[in-house]
Amino acid sequence: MRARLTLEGGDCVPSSLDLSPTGQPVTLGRSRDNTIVLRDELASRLHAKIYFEDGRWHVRDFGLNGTRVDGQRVNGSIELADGQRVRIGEVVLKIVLEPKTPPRPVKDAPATMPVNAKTEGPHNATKVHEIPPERQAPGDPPPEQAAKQLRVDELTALCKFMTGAVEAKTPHDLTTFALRAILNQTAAKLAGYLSLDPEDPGPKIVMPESAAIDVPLSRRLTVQAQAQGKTIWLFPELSASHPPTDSLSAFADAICIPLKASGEPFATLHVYRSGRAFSERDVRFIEAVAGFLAHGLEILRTRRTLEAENSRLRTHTPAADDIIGGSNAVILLRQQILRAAPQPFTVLVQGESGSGKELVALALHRNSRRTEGPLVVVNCAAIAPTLLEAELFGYKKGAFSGADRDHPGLFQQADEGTLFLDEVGELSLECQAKLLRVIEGKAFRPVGATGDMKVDVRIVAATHRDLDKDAKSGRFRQDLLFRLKVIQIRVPPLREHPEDIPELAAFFLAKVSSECRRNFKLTAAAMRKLQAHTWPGNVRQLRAAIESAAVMSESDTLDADALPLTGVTELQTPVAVPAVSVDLPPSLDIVEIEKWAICRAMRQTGGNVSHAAKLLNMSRDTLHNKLKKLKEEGIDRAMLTNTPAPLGVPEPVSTDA
Ligand SMILES: Nc1ncnc2c1ncn2[C@@H]1O[C@H](COP(=O)(O)OP(=O)(O)OP(=O)(O)O)[C@@H](O)[C@H]1O
Repeated sequence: MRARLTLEGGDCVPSSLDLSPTGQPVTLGRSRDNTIVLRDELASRLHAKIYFEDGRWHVRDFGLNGTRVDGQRVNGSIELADGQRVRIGEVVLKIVLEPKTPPRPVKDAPATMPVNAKTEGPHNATKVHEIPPERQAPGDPPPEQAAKQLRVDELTALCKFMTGAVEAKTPHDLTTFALRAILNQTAAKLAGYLSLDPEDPGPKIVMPESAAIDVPLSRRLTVQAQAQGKTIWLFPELSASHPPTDSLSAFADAICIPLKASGEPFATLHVYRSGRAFSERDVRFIEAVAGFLAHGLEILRTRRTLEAENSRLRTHTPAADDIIGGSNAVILLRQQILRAAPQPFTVLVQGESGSGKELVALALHRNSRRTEGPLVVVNCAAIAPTLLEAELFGYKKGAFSGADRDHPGLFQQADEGTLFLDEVGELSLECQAKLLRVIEGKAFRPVGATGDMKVDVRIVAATHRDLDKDAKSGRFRQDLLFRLKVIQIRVPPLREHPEDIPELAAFFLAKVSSECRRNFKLTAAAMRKLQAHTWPGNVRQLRAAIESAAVMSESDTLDADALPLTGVTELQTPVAVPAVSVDLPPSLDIVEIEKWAICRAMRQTGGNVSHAAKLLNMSRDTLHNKLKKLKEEGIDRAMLTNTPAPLGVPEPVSTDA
């Protein structure tokens, strides 16, 4: 004997349920695990059970606050008769035995699971009510098929929606496009989007727009869909279960779908219709649109975040104006950058370590026609020579052990933009040959690939080495050098423009002040000390000295002794030309100065590479590579740390070694 439970008072989900004698017992309670979830404070988590036994329906009470049938408290269990009302707290459910319009049995379709079981359709919907056969639209295929297949016109509409949806630029456009597609394809009267995120700029969108003011989207359905995380498909007997004030009372059927992509639902999609119930196909169509909408909205949001991040980074990429200094040397440098930037040619930036070569490369990109394209920076000295080729040109999955997927090389990543090859002088001869081919406009082949590829990349290279000298000694390819130095820019070392020290110091001081939320100042003595120093580490060393003094100082006023500069001959008055510091190596050959600095740092730190790298203001990898090269020249680590003056490396003059 079939039966039906219908809500008459209070709140529960679902609000009506068909019972089958062969189905599972129906449980009632506050917990979401129950077949009927009671929204009532007085209900226990599992409060009662309705079950079929000996040809009759019964109710068994488990609740603390009791269950009543037509006013009588249930002790243990009692049999239910037609028309009786089961009351738990404020919830009143009427039982009707053998309802007059029994649901039409549908074979195989999960939407017609034993009707008193928790129903989850193929689309994972909680179906509250079967669609009576007389509500099928004329011309619909039999329910068996209807439940399973979208028709050609629906699939066409879906494809049309998807094709158009990828063009949508904003979440609002995409949402209205989806709502319109639903209204056009189904017989829905109203479709709405309701955000669950309080910070969503478009919290509610209703189509047609004329209905937006008059029809609120059901809060009850929203809560239900959000809590259950799946489609709620309601065909309520509205007059019975909804007060006339309820927003759904004007409709015959309603669907509410939680929109979620990778996490919790962030919105719900409401679709209401009048006259008759939605068909199974309607629900499937709406679910397909909802799924696409949810993912589309997430993609648009991610894109927005990336665009904001990108524009933030662009604003932080320096232009020529961000190169500080009013000296003739820096004015000339800025002019050269502005002249070179728009040209399509390769630029070779030369200068000592820390003098600002990377800053120049960034400014070249920022002022070029490729500014909208990517800027990819690679430090050729920091990548092991064996890996460099794969890094630059990419590799295919399986090209070598550890290559578990295709990897686009830096050239590919920089397509239509700029590739900045820092420390280009450190490239192996083999890599130089490959680089030459790409610069000559020829194709390259990723490691392990069978085909060649071409990219449109402008190369800006930088080096602190004397590449002409290296080319003469055969260490660097002459033909590559010619290609690289179509435009040459020399970045002057700081000792050639000491008049910029006060401005640079003020700039770095302002930066560190804003980072530390303090207001640092330099005393006159401190400024004199800065101006008297010869800065072998150039602007980078100046910056590091100021930052280190600031963060280590308890006071906002930084005096000379706060500056971590040793062996400086302090002069009485600031000078235009710097004094020679006693800790300078005798030779001014930049390669020799670097060797001397490495030797000194290694000795000072007792051979600790990490500490030495910190002192030298370079990465550990860079120092390792440089140590390796020194070793190739016959200067090993022991010699560096123990010998006073290894192989032509000048002995530091100061006494702290
Ligand atoms: N004229 C300048 N104005 C402002 N900041 C500068 C200037 N020159 C250099 N700097 C700063 O000094 C630091 C070192 O600069 P950069 O990294 O460009 O030097 P580099 O010559 O590329 O060094 P390396 O050869 O070691 O890579 C950076 O923090 C940079 O912002």
